[in-house]
Amino acid sequence: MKDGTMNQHVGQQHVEALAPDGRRAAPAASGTGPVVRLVDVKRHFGPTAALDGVSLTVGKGEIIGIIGRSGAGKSTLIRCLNGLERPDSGEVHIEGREISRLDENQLQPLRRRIGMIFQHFNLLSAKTVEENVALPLKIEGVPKAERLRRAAELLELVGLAGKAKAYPASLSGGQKQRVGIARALAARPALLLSDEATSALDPETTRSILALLKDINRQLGLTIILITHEMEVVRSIADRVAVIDAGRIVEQGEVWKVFADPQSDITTSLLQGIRPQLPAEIAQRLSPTLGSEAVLRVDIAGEAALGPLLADLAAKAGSFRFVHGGIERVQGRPVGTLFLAVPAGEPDLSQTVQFLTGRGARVEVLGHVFGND
Ligand SMILES: Nc1ncnc2c1ncn2[C@@H]1O[C@H](COP(=O)(O)OP(=O)(O)OP(=O)(O)O)[C@@H](O)[C@H]1O
Repeated sequence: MKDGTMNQHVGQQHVEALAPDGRRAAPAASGTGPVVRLVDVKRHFGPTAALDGVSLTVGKGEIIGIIGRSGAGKSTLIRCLNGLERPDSGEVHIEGREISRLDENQLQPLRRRIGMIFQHFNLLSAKTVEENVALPLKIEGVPKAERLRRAAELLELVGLAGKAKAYPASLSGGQKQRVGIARALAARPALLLSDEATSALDPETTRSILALLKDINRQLGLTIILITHEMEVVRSIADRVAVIDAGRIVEQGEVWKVFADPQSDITTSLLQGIRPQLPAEIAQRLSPTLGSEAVLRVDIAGEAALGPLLADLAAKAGSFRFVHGGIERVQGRPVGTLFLAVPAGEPDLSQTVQFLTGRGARVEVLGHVFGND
């Protein structure tokens, strides 16, 4: 994204285009309610409950990450959202309209309200970049000049203005995904579904694609559902996260809160790769009771993480060693995990735990070790 001016320009055109013209966009049944509302959605395949009572609401302009392991039910959820799968029971509302019992003809205009991007981009290799982007408009019957004008506008939005006549094979993975994003936006959807859209990309390209999605979300007020198995994706751009496991949403909430205080084992395990962990060489030497030092895990977030916590601890509660960890920002909020070693004897240990708890931290005594480290 080059600058805000260009995006504002596109944003204004978006608003104009959404003015009811009776042809281009399917009118929303409700302009003010949630974009997506799932109520107790169930979908079984034989004995497998792919979705086992999923309820979820996504507000306009929100970015929600839906995260889960392989087989958790993410694809089935996406397919229920775009009408490719019918739930056995429950309701799927898109912009206030219940879609789960609609026939194909009724679904067509509603599907235009949903753009999709995919892990492997799904571009047509025999068509140029601009033809790929304009394809949804061609299907809608939009005249050629108009769809090419729209494609040019979108390619500028995604930073690929010079690639209109190129073929997908000549593009990098990140560029292909930019084309995928431009194509997904062509019909001016209310909702963008991202199905593992960065899973095939390297970390740097992933960051640039996520930044683009966030920018588009801000500029166009677009609602985005990110299906992913990577917490890093959720951390980067989501406002809210829903963790799905065995067809159920086991936890959901603001991203920083879930990072700071995960409630389910599956969330804790999904966070393991990106939250500080006790170094393995110390973890291996931990004893439940024996050792000269107690090793503490200290989780702290929000207001509690601001201020000179460790300096105050040293001044008020006694000696300790900082073993590992740190404080990072998630959605602009401080979220930290610190591992400290304190003298195992009393009253040092109790005083330390008491002091940290009093400052709003969650403290767990992980075990004991001998000697330094
Ligand atoms: N058409 C189908 N027939 C039989 N079983 C299915 C079908 N679709 C999904 N399932 C099963 O439902 C469960 C959820 O599958 P789903 O594809 O929704 O998971 P997922 O979270 O998207 O997994 P992945 O990340 O591997 O794509 C799995 O146990 C899967 O085997």
